[in-house]
Amino acid sequence: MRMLLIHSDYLEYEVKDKALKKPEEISEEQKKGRLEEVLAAFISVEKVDEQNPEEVVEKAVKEIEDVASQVKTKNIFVYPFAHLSSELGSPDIALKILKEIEEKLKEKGYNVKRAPFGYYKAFKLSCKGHPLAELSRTIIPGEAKKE
Ligand SMILES: NCC(=O)N[C@H]1[C@@H](O)[C@H](n2cnc3c(N)ncnc32)O[C@@H]1CO
Repeated sequence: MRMLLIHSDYLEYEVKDKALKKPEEISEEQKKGRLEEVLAAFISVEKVDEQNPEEVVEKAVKEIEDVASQVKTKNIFVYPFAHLSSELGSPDIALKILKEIEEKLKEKGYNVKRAPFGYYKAFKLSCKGHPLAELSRTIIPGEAKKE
């Protein structure tokens, strides 16, 4: 999994077109979204993650919690982003993993939004620009076979 973490004044998106034949079903309300004072987590789920999705979810949640506490925000935007890797995992498993990350963060008391999966989206972001405002993480399941 590749994650780009951006601490922002806000992140807002608007769904434009389908990017998959069968994107996630969404309500009218989910076609737009915005969070203020947010840690945006742009996530590419990779093929290797399919070897142990549970572990990847756990490690991703830990990394997000760690940065969120450093930048002092409880607002998290989980954003599916298929542009951080050339070895993307399957959409079905990717969506499952992203939903799990969202759920686990909510259980831990974070205010979480997740951008819809399988769409092209317009988005606006206002990076805060402090030293911890732009971070990236690579997460690999522990048992992953090194090819
Ligand atoms: N910017 C727009 C966009 O990325 N759209 C992506 C994601 O929403 C989602 N998607 C598909 N596969 C993946 C994956 N492995 N990891 C994350 N998202 C995925 O499906 C769209 C087309 O790839």
